[in-house]
Amino acid sequence: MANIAVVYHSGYGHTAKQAEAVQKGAAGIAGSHVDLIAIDAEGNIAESAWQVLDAADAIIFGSPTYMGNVSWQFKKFMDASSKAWFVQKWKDKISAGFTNSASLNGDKLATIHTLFTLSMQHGMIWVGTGQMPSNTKAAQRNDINWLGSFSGAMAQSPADSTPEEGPLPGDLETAEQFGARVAGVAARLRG
Ligand SMILES: Cc1cc2nc3c(=O)[nH]c(=O)nc-3n(C[C@H](O)[C@H](O)[C@H](O)COP(=O)(O)O)c2cc1C
Repeated sequence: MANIAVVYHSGYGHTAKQAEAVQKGAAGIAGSHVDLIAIDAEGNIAESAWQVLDAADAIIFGSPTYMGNVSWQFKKFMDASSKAWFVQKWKDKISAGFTNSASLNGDKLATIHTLFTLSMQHGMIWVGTGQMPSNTKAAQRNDINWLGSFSGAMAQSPADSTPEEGPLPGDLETAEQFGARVAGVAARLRG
């Protein structure tokens, strides 16, 4: 059985929907156990949640994109993870990342790069989306990977959308398939 942890911050509930979709996809892989860990408004997680992360085979990081990068709450979590870094507790775990923001681009890639760098600092093994982009003339907005990201899952929540309206349905489906991919890789590596 592969233990997957999805740890994320969401200021207003949109990225939480994406995180739930990632969890759903990962949980759909036979033998997966998935924990969803929300970083709170003060940038903290419970001590028991740190133990869940330490025990996980794969950690999937998620943050909204704020001012072209992770939220300050997620950065606080990153800095707090230095405790695990000192003893390389997360070394050789699978890692992956996702982000959600209002604009189509909105500098989401900078957020994914931050999540990737965090994962590299921990000596983890990064898994991208493995999803082909939907970018032909026939492409539809709710196609899988319409935002065209290979590095990590991306979603768009229009600026005036409630969490029920955004992220858009195709981006949630993209997140779900991404979660399944990461869990599948974790299961294969665990053997
Ligand atoms: C402080 C702040 C900064 C933001 N910066 C960006 C940005 O750089 N790019 C973007 O596309 N959207 C930006 N947004 C919009 C959010 O990414 C968007 O509303 C997102 O859905 C919020 O996710 P959440 O509900 O999980 O917090 C910003 C929102 C806030 C509050």
